[in-house]
Order: sequence, then C-alpha cells, then structure tokens
Amino acid sequence: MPQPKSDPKPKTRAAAAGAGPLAGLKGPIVLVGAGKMGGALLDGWLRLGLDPRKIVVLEPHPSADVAAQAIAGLRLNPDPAGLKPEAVVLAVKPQTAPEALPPLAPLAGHGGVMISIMAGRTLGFLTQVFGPGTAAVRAMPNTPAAIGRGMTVAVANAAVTAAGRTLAQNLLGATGKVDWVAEEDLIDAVTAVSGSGPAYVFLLAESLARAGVAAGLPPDLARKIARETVAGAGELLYRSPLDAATLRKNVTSPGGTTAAALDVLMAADGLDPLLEKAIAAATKRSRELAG
Ligand SMILES: NC(=O)c1ccc[n+]([C@@H]2O[C@H](COP(=O)([O-])OP(=O)(O)OC[C@H]3O[C@@H](n4cnc5c(N)ncnc54)[C@H](OP(=O)(O)O)[C@@H]3O)[C@@H](O)[C@H]2O)c1
Ligand code: PRO
Repeated sequence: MPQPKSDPKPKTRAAAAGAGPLAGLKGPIVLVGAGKMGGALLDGWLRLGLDPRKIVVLEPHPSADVAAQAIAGLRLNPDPAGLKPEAVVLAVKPQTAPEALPPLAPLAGHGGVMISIMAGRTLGFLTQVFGPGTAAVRAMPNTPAAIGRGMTVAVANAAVTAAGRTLAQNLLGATGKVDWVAEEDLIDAVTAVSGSGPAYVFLLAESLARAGVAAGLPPDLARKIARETVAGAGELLYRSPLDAATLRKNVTSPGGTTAAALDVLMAADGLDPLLEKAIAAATKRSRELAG
C-alpha cells in the first residue's frame, strides 16, 4: 500500500477561488508528478485561483498536502483514459520518463499543450512519446517557485499556438518570472545556471558558515550570520535597482576587509573559473539526460 510522502514544501497551499490569470481555464490541467517542483507549481496554480476541480494529479505517493486538495475537488490518480486535458505538465524525473510517460500518450490526442519541466528531455523526446504534431513546451523552473519567486525559461515547438503559449505562460508564471527563448539548445545552459542555481547559493551559505567556524566563530553563530547574509544580500539584489557589481562595490572599502577577500575570490583561479567549470558540468549532464 503506497504511503503518503512527507511534504517537503512550505505550507503555502491555499485554494484562492475567484479572479486570477488561471481562473478562466476550462481544464482539466493534468500534473504528472507532484514532487518538489510539480508540487510548487500546483501551489502556485491554487494561489492564483485555479479551481481545484479543474486539476488532475497523477502521482503514486502524494504528499498529505496534495491529498488534502482532493476534498476541494482535485482529482487524484483517476484513470487517465477518459481525460481530455487543456494542458499536461510533466514533472517526473527525466530518468523515469521513458517508462512513466508512454502509457500517458493518449492524453495528447485532444489538442492540449504538453509542458515538460524535466531536465534534459527534449521537445523531440516529447513528440516521440506523444506523437508528431504534439504541441510541446520545454521549460526549466527553479525551487524559489515554492515562494512565488521562481525563474523559468521556456521554449515552444512549432505546433504551439498563441493561445497554447499564453496558457503555458500562465501556468509557469504562477510561480514567478518566465522568459521564452527561440533556440532549444539554450535550455541546457539555463538548467545549469537557474535550474540548478539555487543549490549553488545554498552551498555558498553552507561554505561561508564553515569558513566562519575555521576563523574561530561558534558553529551556531557562523550558520546564523551566513544564512542571514546570503538571504539579506539576495533580498537587496532583488529590491535594488542597482546591478550586482555596483552592490558589490558598495560593500568594498578601498584597502578594507572586503577587498582583501575579493582579491582571493576574484583572482585568476578564483570563483569565475570554478563556476565556469561547474556550469559546464551541469550543462553537459543536461545534454546527457536527453537520452
Ligand atoms: N527540483 C528542482 O530544483 C527542479 C528544478 C527544475 C526542474 N526540475 C525537474 O522537475 C522534475 C521533478 O523533479 P523534483 O525535484 O520535483 O523530483 P521529485 O520530488 O522526485 O518529483 C517527481 C515526482 O514524480 C513522481 N513519480 C514517479 N513516477 C511517476 C509516475 N509514473 N507518474 C506520476 N508521478 C510519478 C515521484 O514519486 P516517487 O518519489 O514516489 O517516485 C515524485 O513525487 C525533474 O524532471 C527535474 O529535472 C526539478
Ligand atoms: N534540479 C534538477 C537536477 O538537479 C534540474 C535542475 C534542478 O537535475
């Protein structure tokens, strides 16, 4: 008997009935995989007023939070055979896709848009699974989506109509900003920069804390000031009209402490070449996941 999984997401799910960019959708919107990213999108849709009765979730181990939406009318794991979706959002792991998605191919026969957020999996893969002529969008969101501050980049194939693109924009935009690109190739590097990017920022907080401990700080204090510094600097970057380089210069007194640290971080063997290597590795991995 499948057990409900614990909810990894903040408790932001609230069915907000009424107006909003998603309120007019006829549905159903089918979400395949309601884990960390799929669940964050679902939160966004509900927050923006999508009627839970228009949502279908296919997920073998739904979190308690997702299961609770069934009371409000969300359909959980119905037989997909009878569904005629307006859009299907594919949020299973890319490695699972070749087994998980072919049984769902009939979902694509009704003129809806197939929107994949899977790393690596191409538009070509989607039309292979769902049939030639399928309207498909490949998108790469990130986890700040869980608090409505996500960044998504998307590409559509030629079968996506203007209305389909607006629908995809509204569904993806429920969790933050959306940019569209014309060249699918860019999505692998986008995945490396913004898809995976939050992990690098969290690593910075971890690493800053460890460096603080090495400099003699008590671990609790080091963790607290590292976390607050990364969060506060991110918030300042978000709210300020200034660019990152200017905000950095504003911290850097000539001949001061920041300059001493930046001499290390901005040296020829500093952060730039390290991140370049990391982004190249993630981009390569995204291409490998294409299968
Ligand atoms: N996490 C991120 O930061 C992020 C960012 C951008 C894009 N993505 C992409 O989003 C996708 C999901 O990633 P995630 O981090 O959210 O992973 P996740 O938490 O593991 O979510 C995937 C979900 O799909 C479920 N699932 C497995 N087989 C299924 C099936 N046959 N039908 C329906 N659902 C099924 C999984 O259930 P079980 O766990 O029970 O197997 C799991 O709940 C991936 O393709 C990833 O590349 C993730
Ligand atoms: N998380 C997924 C991965 O690590 C895709 C981007 C972020 O593969």
